[in-house]
Amino acid sequence: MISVDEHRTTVTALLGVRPAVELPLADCTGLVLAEDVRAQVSLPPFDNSAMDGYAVRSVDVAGATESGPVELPVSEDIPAGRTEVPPLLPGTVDRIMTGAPMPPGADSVVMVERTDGGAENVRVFASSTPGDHVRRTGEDVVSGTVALTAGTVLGPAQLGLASAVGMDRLVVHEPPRVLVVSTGTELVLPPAELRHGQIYESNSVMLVAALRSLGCHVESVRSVADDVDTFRAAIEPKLADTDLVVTSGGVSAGAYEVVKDALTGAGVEFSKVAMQPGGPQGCGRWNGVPVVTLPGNPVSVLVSFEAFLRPALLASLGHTGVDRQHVRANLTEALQSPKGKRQFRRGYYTHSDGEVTGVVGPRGGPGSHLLAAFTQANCLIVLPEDVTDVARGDEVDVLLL
Ligand SMILES: Nc1nc2c(c(=O)[nH]1)N[C@H]1C(S)=C(S)[C@@H](COP(=O)(O)OP(=O)(O)OC[C@H]3O[C@@H](n4cnc5c(N)ncnc54)[C@H](O)[C@@H]3O)O[C@H]1N2
Ligand code: MOO
Repeated sequence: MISVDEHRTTVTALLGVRPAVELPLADCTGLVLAEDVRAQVSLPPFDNSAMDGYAVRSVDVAGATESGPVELPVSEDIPAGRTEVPPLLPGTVDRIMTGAPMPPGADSVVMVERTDGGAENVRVFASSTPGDHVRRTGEDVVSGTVALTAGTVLGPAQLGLASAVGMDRLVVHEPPRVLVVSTGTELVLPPAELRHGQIYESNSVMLVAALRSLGCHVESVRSVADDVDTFRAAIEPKLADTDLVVTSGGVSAGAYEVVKDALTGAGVEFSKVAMQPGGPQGCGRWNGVPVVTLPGNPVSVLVSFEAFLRPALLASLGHTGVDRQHVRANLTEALQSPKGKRQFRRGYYTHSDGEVTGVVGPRGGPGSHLLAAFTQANCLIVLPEDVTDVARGDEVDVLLL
């Protein structure tokens, strides 16, 4: 029997770190930068107005008030996007829009609301101080500096900034092409009718969703019969275009363990991991391609994903934070756990403002077929290997999903 941590280390090493690849921005969502991004322009690239109004020399509107406005001629109209802007003539103003370049010589902007909005002459009801409503060149980012560092996770703000500083492609850790394979002669795809003894396939659906949420490219083979030749024939031709194979089912102690039978001696090792659910696990290389074999029970699949695949894939994609958030919580009811195994129970965690420790209640029993209960959970309750009984009110470790 190997420990959860040992197997996690083995799977993480197997997956390694994905190579760097240049991708269009639109394909980078959720991926991690493999190189620093240097700004090709400053942000803002030029001094510009933060308001719709009038670009002025503050000395020209000194003392202007509601009751004592200053009236000035309007020299230029400067909408956003105007590229040639002449210097502001002394004793005049320019009408200017938000984002438009400041005319040389103007030192501030008076909002249109503080004027009568005139197009040829304008009455200004407020004075200004130099810098009012002006956004300075490089206030956000200076051209040539590092705008985003290697290791940054590319969410909406990061991708927006990359485009704003002139990038259309980024160097990221390449997402793997993952082949998900569900094995089991009993598996049928909806909406086909079930016969007694058959079940609808669900593991590949969960794995595809979980893998895609990390940014992986995923294909699935949803129902491979428990026959070694059928399994090999279905998967082997796809290996050349695959970076990782994830299987479910066929790895325990029965007479028809197709994954175990096909891959034992072919580079994949099968072991028992000291956990519940998710005990029977395997990993290795098949024709050079990393393979992770998960047990068939649906809850075991998702728990195994959380315990092994998620952290290993996040690390391979360049993420530094690979762990779910851990919190402590008091149990709402007593639980039992098998001696020597780390138990992952599905739970629902709540937390009130100002409290350090939250409250957690189990959802469903320990059975690894209880998928409906998982849908009501927002966390996994983790009971360590040396714990067999926890009482109501005891503090436990919780992984927030
Ligand atoms: N004698 C023993 N029997 C079992 C052991 C053991 O140690 N000794 N371990 C049990 C544990 S724990 C688990 S977990 C399972 C794992 O078995 P397999 O990986 O071989 O999985 P299967 O037998 O193929 O399937 C288990 C269960 O899950 C259902 N299943 C499988 N694939 C899917 C799918 N794609 N979608 C929905 N449901 C699926 C399958 O019908 C079975 O009910 O072994 C225990 N037995
Ligand atoms: O290890 Mo099995 O995954 O408990 O059901």
